[in-house]
Amino acid sequence: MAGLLSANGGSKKHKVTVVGSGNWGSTISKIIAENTKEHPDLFEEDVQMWVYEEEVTYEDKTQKLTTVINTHHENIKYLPNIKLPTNLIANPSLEDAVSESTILIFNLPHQFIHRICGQLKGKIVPYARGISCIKGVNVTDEGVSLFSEWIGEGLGIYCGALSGANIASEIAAEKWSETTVAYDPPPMDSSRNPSRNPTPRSATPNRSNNSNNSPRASADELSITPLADTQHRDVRGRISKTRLTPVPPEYPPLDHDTFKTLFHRPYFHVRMVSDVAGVSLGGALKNIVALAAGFVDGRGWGDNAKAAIMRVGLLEMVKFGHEFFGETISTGTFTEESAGVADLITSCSGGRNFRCAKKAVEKGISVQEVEQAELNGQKLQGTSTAVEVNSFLKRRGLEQEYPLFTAVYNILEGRNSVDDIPNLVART
Ligand SMILES: NC(=O)C1=CN([C@@H]2O[C@H](COP(=O)(O)OP(=O)(O)OC[C@H]3O[C@@H](n4cnc5c(N)ncnc54)[C@H](O)[C@@H]3O)[C@@H](O)[C@H]2O)C=CC1
Ligand SMILES: O=C(CO)COP(=O)(O)O
Repeated sequence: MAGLLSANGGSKKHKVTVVGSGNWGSTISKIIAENTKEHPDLFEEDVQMWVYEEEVTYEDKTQKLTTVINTHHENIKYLPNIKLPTNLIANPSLEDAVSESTILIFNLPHQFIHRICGQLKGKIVPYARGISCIKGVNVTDEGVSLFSEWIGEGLGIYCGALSGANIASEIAAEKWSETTVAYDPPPMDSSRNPSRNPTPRSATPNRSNNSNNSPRASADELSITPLADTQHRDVRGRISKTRLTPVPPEYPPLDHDTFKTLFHRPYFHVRMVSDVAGVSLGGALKNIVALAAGFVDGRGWGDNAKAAIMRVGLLEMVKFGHEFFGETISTGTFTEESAGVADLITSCSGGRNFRCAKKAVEKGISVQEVEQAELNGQKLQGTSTAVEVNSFLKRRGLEQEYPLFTAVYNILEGRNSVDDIPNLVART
């Protein structure tokens, strides 16, 4: 593969920055830094990792977290006991960390991304491309959007997504897992070497008319008129308002081969797909289902109840995807990929949302109280996603169509109890 990539590459190398350094952020940074070292034809060896600076106690001294990471090559707060590669550089300055980077990996709890993207505007190179590892959705008055969409539109770049059955601590310890990377190269990038990419999903206009979230694609969009040089289709199949700047030819192409090389490790197997919406939604919605699995497990109902939660949860995830993202979503992403059913299973078995929900029921306290007491600064995504998805459904009068998502929200709010779940989801 290296020979082919060199032959297609240019004189410059991609600089990679990971925005975020939590449990998963540090793990993905480790993977990437291992790969940039092994592929000097494609990437600069040093990888920048932006760290939200804080003070930590190390060897009886109060020190900055970035200093500890850069000196001892360990993120002692969010990924303790894992050696990080020496070519991974912790940087407390967001602006400096992303300067001249052509590949931006977004990996932080979803509640912080708005502020961080605001700070990034105008600070990145216009031809950068992104991958979002964030598991959550963005809900506004206009509707629900994915962080890959939101980052792409906000920063004027194209952004794909990485998601899978990926409990960070296992991957950091180099135990085998799979993941799904969704990237639908914009035509101006894939035209550099079409044979290295699958048929783009964006070549097929979205003919769906069942989305009450996003406007239908216009007649113009549905026509097969070729896109202008700087245009691409968004994850819903519409012509994106964002005008992209092509990746300069001096750089190796940013396509499926390059992203696979960036993420694939012997212990972290990557499958590349083009369904950015399906991959992003799978990662976000399974967190609500994992809370429900924790609730019934905490109640002592055992594996049959948990399997029932996963069945109903998967159905609601697929229904949500088709209802609000139309035909651009592939059911197979949920049923066949790591980002779908596999992530659902692992999250309902050992994820933080599952564990905290379970303990909350066992102790008779709130999930937030368990999060505060047990996670040492790590953040649950399921609780806020349950609230956000509920507010989106409620505004459209659709709560009853998604009985499990609604039950989880109502249990978090104290309006339902775990004992209500069987009857609430009985129709599904
Ligand atoms: N941890 C895991 O096993 C996995 C997590 N994910 C997803 O990855 C994303 C990131 O999660 P983690 O890396 O696990 O984060 P985490 O749960 O470890 O969160 C802590 C991170 O948030 C940062 N932070 C705290 N306050 C902040 C502020 N005010 N502004 C900006 N950053 C602040 C901390 O510095 C730290 O880096 C989430 O969307 C999560 O769902 C995905 C797969 C696995
Ligand atoms: O996304 C995850 C596993 O794929 C991790 O889930 P938690 O955030 O619930 O730990």
